[in-house]
Amino acid sequence: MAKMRVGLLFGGCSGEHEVSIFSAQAIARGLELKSNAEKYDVVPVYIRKDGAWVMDAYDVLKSGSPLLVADDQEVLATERIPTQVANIDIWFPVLHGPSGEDGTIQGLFELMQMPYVGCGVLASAVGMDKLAMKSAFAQVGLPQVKYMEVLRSQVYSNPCVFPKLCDDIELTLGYPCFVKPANLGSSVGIAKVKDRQDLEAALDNAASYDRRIIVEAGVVAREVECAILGNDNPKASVIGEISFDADFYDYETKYTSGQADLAIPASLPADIVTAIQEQAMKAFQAIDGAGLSRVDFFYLEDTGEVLINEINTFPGFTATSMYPMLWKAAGVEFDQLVDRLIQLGLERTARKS
Ligand SMILES: Nc1ncnc2c1ncn2[C@@H]1O[C@H](COP(=O)(O)OP(=O)(O)OP(=O)(O)O)[C@@H](O)[C@H]1O
Ligand SMILES: C[C@@H](N)C(=O)O
Ligand SMILES: [Mg+2]
Ligand SMILES: [Mg+2]
Repeated sequence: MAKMRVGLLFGGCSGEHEVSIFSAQAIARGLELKSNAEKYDVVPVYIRKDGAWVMDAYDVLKSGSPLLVADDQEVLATERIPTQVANIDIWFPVLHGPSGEDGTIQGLFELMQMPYVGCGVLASAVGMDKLAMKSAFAQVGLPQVKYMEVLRSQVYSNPCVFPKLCDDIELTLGYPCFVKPANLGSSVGIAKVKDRQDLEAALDNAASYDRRIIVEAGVVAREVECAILGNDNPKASVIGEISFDADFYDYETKYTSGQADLAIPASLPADIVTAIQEQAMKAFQAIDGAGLSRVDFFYLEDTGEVLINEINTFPGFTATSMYPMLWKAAGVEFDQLVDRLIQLGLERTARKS
């Protein structure tokens, strides 16, 4: 049987470019493991930070280093993408953050009528935007922290309006609070804010990443995560817990080996495990998820409350990432996981037609 050509799309224009390269390296290895080697041919397609597509990007995949300038590889203009990539059987968009995990690339695949792995346009768009995501979660009754929406125009507004905005945040949420660009991941652009000076700087910084900003009340809680796999009948994994010495689970703590401890399965009461798994499935279905997602929670041990933090429709697959580890603990080896994701992508496409 002819091998299936898997277009491994990675890199991208978001602040999670480097993370995407590491995720793609792991997935490429997984597609060459055991029986996957007889089933799949990996075709690496790299999106540079400036948005240019680089075909057959074996060098970037091997080195793990971003490519900043055009080299002698073929660089495609956006309008030529559909004709140049016609020989791909299924796309595996290993992209994190805007222009990859937010429905834009999924929309391109839909227009091209090409099968792809993971969530569709709607789930990706809603899952990426923390404000839209939280509205969807509220709609299905998922408990979450108190938050406020801020627009860049309010941050860059006249000197009378901005102090009023900060007053409102202080009154409504208090300190500490978390200021986040609404559309990003890997903690890029996020700040834990403890006073007015921090708040002003954090809003300014978040506004440099996104037009939409979310400010959340800070909670002191255990951080737990649940992986979801499947289409219309998804399954929830065991629960993992992250602990660290840093002030919060920031970029460096996430991706520097040894900075965070991951406990899988987390030591939790059985009813809490069930509650988290149920909430994770509910969150996945609330956004019309497909294929995969990782859902992040806060567990407030003193009160027994579980608060949903967010859903990630294309979670990290790096060496320190929880998603593949959670499935391994549930008995799904890495090669089986990437194979299953491809099969789910094909299944979803077949069902639509
Ligand atoms: N409201 C909050 N209270 C306490 N801690 C928070 C809060 N919001 C975020 N954090 C801390 O910031 C981290 C990053 O937040 P969040 O998960 O929303 O960001 P992200 O960039 O989408 O991350 P990723 O996609 O990599 O999981 C959390 O894991 C947690 O440590
Ligand atoms: C990649 C990163 N946004 C994650 O959720 O793992
Ligand atoms: Mg996220
Ligand atoms: Mg998170």
